[in-house]
Amino acid sequence: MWKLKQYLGRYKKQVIIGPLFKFTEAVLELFVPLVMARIIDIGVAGRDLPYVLKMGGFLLLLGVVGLGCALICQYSASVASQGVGTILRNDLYRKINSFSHAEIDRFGTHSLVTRLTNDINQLQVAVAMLIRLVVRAPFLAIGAVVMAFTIDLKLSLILLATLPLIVLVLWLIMGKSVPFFKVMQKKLDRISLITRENLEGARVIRAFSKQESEKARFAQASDDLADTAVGVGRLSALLNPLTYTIMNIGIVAVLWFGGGQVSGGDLTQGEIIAFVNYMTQILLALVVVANLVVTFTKASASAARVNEVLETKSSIISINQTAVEAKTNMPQISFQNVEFSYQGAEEPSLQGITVDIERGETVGIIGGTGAGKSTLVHLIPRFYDVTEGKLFIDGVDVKDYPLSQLRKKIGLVPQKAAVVSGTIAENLRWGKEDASDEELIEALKTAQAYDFVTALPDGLESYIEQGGKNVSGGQKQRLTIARALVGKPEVLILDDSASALDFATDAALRKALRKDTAGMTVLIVSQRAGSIRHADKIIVLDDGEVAGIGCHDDLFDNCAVYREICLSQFSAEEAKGGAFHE
Ligand SMILES: Nc1ncnc2c1ncn2[C@@H]1O[C@H](COP(=O)(O)OP(=O)(O)OP(=O)(O)O)[C@@H](O)[C@H]1O
Repeated sequence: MWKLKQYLGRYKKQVIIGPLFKFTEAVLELFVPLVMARIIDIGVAGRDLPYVLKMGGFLLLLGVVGLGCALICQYSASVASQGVGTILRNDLYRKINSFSHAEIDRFGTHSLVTRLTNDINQLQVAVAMLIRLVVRAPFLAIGAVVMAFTIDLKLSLILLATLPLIVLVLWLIMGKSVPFFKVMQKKLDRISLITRENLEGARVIRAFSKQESEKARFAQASDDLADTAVGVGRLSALLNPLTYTIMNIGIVAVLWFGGGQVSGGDLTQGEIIAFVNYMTQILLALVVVANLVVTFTKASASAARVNEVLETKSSIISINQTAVEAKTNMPQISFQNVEFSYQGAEEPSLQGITVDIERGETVGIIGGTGAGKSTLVHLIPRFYDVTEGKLFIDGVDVKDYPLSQLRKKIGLVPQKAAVVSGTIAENLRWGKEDASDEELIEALKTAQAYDFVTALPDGLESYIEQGGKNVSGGQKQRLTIARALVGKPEVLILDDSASALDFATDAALRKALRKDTAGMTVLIVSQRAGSIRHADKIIVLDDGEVAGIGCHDDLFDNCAVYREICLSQFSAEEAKGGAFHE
């Protein structure tokens, strides 16, 4: 947890001022029982109204000054805790953004979201508690013990007998419940995962009529969390009755023995009341200390989870910060005996990949599901690094490029079309910040999206809802293709990104791409043989290996895997004669 103290260091002033004022408030609080005792012993006993009023006024003053101190402390605690939370959240967000897909896969998006929200909230609470209570509670507990001792040593023996019992109860209950708090955070992660899956897959769940089983899955996870929380709650519920019972027995003993001393004239009534007040202050302070232990235990689990993310280095880093010179006489993309395995996977997803792609070529990548098509194209912008072998872009190893230079060359349209909430123009300008409206329109036309965008009442300024809820799957795909085109990349990769388009639109898109992207290297990943049939080169993948490279006619005659794919989609005559949907 203390690895995060550098964040607290930025709020040194608040971390010093806050506890200092809280300490002053606690000192004033310790005087209250003594003043009360004097009011009773002198003012009430002697029927001295002016004295009662004077001391009452003094109590009021103590209260007002105490309140002022508490407010200053509260303000410092809020500034520091909110500040630390904000900086930490921003740093964590920045860090997550620097991660390659490998790290995101490792943590899981649901866990990253919980760390960014719930865990940072826990740390904020801990910072506020640190400033408000870490000095005050122990000081009040110890101070009240000392004050009680100054009133009467014999009565303090009762206090000495009750205190260890209270501490024992606190220790036992906390010792049993604290481990459960860590378990609860893990269970919360699971709820977050299920909620996310449910909300993102709401349509699929309905389509498969899986609402009931999904409800049951959620209910089970939430019951599981509730069971643990109730178990902890039961334990914690014992805390107050047990500690108050012990303390009340102590108070009864104090009144019993103290009463005798009052009769004997050794103690005054006011002193007995002050003594009982101090006992109550001690109890309350100890309960606060116990709660602090809980808060800090939760926070230390959260701190470990936040730290884990902050300390994780992205496996993809730019070694070189200065732009490297492309070698235009080399193939644009060259895979040289590339092998790739996902973290923790037993088998490589790609192996022995050796292929050259020339500048301006249109290349189709085809293969059964899970053949490794997406994995192959994800290596090009360095979403993942090759495990073995080399990958060159323009004759330079991808690892030697500054990431920004490499990714500027590439426009990747992912399989799952993703748009952000905002206008269509804003979404498209992700490809190029300063693109003019004309450039956006040009890209929309090539992507076959111009007609539907202009049919919208606000055209380019039409608002896209979160996740693109208000556009169809095919419209979303066309917008993401247009977005990639706006940046005029040297290499355009369409990762099965026309799968939601009807055959006619798909054919029109390919035709427009051929016409409008002259000089651009285009990689089309598809399961449809018709979509890649006219590519200059087709790469056939089978179970992570290259099963064939060539043009359609060669592959149809010589590559069994390709032939099988074609024949599963068309008759032999159609496939051979090229009567695919265009
Ligand atoms: N993030 C990941 N972590 C672990 N394994 C993965 C990951 N992504 C893909 N794989 C595995 O790698 C293999 C290749 O997957 P890939 O997505 O590249 O196939 P694909 O040919 O694009 O399939 P599809 O056409 O169904 O999209 C599969 O066995 C898959 O299970």
